[in-house]
Amino acid sequence: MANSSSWADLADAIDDDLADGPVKVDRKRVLRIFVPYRWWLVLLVGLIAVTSVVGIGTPFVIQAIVDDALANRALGLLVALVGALIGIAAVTAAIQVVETLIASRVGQAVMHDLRVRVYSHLQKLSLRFFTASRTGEVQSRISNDIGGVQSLVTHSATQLTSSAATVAVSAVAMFVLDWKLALFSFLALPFSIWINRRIGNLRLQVAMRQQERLADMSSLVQESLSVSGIVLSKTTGQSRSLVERFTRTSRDVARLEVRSHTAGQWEYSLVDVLIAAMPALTYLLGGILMGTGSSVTTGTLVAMIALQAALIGPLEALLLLGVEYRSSMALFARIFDYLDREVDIVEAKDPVVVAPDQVRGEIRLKGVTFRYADDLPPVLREIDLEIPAGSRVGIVGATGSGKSTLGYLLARLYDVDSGSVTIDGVDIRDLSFASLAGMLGVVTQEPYLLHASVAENLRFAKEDASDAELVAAAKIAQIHDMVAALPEGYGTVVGERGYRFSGGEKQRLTLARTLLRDPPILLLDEATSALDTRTERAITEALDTMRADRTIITIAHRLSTVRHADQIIVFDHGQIVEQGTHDDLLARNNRYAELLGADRR
Ligand SMILES: Nc1ncnc2c1ncn2[C@@H]1O[C@H](COP(=O)(O)OP(=O)(O)OP(=O)(O)O)[C@@H](O)[C@H]1O
Repeated sequence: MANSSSWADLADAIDDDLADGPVKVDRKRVLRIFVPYRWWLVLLVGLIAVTSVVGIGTPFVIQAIVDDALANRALGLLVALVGALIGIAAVTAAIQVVETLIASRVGQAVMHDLRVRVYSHLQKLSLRFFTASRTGEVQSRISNDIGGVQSLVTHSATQLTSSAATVAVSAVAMFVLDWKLALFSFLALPFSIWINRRIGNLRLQVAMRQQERLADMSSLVQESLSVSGIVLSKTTGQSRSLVERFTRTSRDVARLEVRSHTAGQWEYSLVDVLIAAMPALTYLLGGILMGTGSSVTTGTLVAMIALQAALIGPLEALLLLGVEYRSSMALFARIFDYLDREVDIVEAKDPVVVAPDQVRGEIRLKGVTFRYADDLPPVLREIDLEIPAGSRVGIVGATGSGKSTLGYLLARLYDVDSGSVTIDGVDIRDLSFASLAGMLGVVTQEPYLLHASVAENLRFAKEDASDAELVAAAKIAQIHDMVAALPEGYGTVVGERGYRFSGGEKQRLTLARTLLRDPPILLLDEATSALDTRTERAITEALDTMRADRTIITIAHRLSTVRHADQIIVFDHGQIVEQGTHDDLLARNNRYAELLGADRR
């Protein structure tokens, strides 16, 4: 059971939110999303107008039934009028089927556009965005937020038009029937609108908080119920505290859910009472008017009450729509927030295109300085480095000295703050994305495999790779025998994030994936750290026989991995402190020798 103090906390939090005022969304921008479908929308509005106008005939037919057919006992006229009533209902229903079809098609198309826009925009963002956001949060925005505006698009937009049209047409009809009774009928309207605005603001804020907490919940589930998450929580004995954290978040979600449904419920009830009292008061007023000799007939009264009844639905819908619209705007605000994230790594306007087979593989860094954020110290400082084409380079150094960061810069996952990185003399910022991806193969520290078969995982790098190519790449990565021995061979599905395979097996699979593209430059960032030295050596030899002119940069902690490199670069605190061959560096008896000593101990 929720305790009462936490309910009070929640109410305070919502009040705090309210103090910030309503969320601002550029409405024109929301409208622009619908521009490609404008003609369908025009057709939809036209159809809705037709149904409203046709529908409004009903009260007049009723008036004629009461005043002319029934009062004069004219059976022929009665049959004709009843036929007209049924006809109106049938035509309206038929048009409504078409309306629903158009509305859902347009709605789904708009959602699809939004989903794809957000997804493709996020694909363009640099690592900076992803290191700063939680996976569950991104997922929640794409599925929950965009899903949340669905009702606005598919349902509310049609409701709005049809309700507005019905209200407008009914108003005209009521005034045509009798202006005094019509005026009275509309007395309750200003109240309702005012109350509606209040509830709308309140619910908007609740909707925002609700989405945030839902995102918290997805993140927590994602983080803690993944294979690695469950291993972490079990081995650290944190299961209980995670359950407590989840309980708190879930309770918040439940409260906000209740709050979003009940906020302003009293005001709504008042609107209900006003609406329920109207027909009774109309009879009373009608009776008084009839007594004073006005032109009001029984038929007028019956038609007026029928009109009022026809108005209740659309009016209530309009009131609710205001609320729904405001909640949807809150969701649009969150979607736009993602779409507005600046793309910090952009492709050059007129990029240099280089085919992989034209690449020699000479890399130069000139005065490269880089920091992860403006308020953080530089991670790499004034790096100058020359890597000749086709050479083998080892990068070593203490943990956190900036080795992986250098790899990120080569792959343009981040851009340098100052200085430049060139490949064969071309600044990588001038290369097309595809050229850079084609010339540089990267195997990162963390082997990442998709939940798919081994073959599909490998083909992620090269869709059209033949089976023979898969086998060749797997052989170099020393994983072919192992995969081939599995009952389903290359068809074996990799468990959640590759769990069925050991750490070393996953490393070799990711290496095979990169090798499939046969990149002229290969960057191995701790790519063989989980392998025994014999297997590692076998991979190095196979790599050499596969393509001798390939430039290979190997980042390693284990110094034996890079011992035979043409050049070993020693990093310390974001700077190169030493470079040379293993023998040179050993003879210098400095930083490298120290690391080697530590390695052996
Ligand atoms: N996204 C990030 N935001 C802020 N700082 C970061 C980020 N990524 C890395 N760093 C910091 O940059 C520094 C260099 O990190 P990097 O991963 O390049 O080191 P490394 O030499 O590869 O370390 P290791 O050998 O442990 O893999 C570290 O101090 C690290 O904390």
